[in-house]
Amino acid sequence: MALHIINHPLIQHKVGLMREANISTKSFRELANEVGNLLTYEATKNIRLEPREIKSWSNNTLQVQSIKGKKITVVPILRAGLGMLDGVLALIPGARVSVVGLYRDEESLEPVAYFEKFAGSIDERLALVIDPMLATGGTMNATLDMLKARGCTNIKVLVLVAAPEGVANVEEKHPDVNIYTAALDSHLNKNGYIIPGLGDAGDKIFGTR
Ligand SMILES: O=P(O)(O)OC[C@H]1O[C@H](OP(=O)(O)OP(=O)(O)O)[C@H](O)[C@@H]1O
Ligand SMILES: O=c1cc[nH]c(=O)[nH]1
Ligand SMILES: [Mg+2]
Repeated sequence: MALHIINHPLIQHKVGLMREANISTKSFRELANEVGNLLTYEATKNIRLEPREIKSWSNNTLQVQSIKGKKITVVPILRAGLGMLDGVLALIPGARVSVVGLYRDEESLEPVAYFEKFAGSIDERLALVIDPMLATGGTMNATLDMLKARGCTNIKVLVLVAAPEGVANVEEKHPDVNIYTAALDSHLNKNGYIIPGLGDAGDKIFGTR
């Protein structure tokens, strides 16, 4: 596995704004999408291209490059992952969306899966899994297990904030998966929240706090 901490100044600035205690739902939502968009730009840097012939504006035959193969599926983890989806799709508007639903039990911190609907030919696609928070890593590992059970082998994870504990957990169970994060924070508190973190990302995106 490789951990990519994307230290671009725009990302650092936007994550800093997201950490403000009294941020509005509107601002948090906008920023989650904006950072999701910038992470997508980084995570797709090395995807493969193939040549394609077109007729150009001047009526010449021209070779251009286009993304190779069955292309991409974006995998938002409900609920909070939906908060990054528009930002990701702004760069890859033709991507199929595979939705998984998991929540973290508040007592045990174990993931509970309640929904899945995957795009066709998922075994041939690059999957970009999106969730704002990688805390213990339980939710992400369960999602990666679900994808791999359907034959998906090419997977990247995009999160806004990661805890070292979660990164280590995903690294142990899924060493083939690359993680792209806007920030690697200090640690988890006793309730499994990332410190300094963002608080409850799902509540902030949906206005349910
Ligand atoms: O790494 P973990 O310890 O598993 O925690 C991370 C998960 O917790 C949050 O979801 P939550 O359970 O709050 O569900 P929600 O998105 O519906 O709010 C977050 O969006 C991740 O999915
Ligand atoms: O810090 C955390 C941990 C899990 N889920 C969140 O929304 N935030
Ligand atoms: Mg939540």
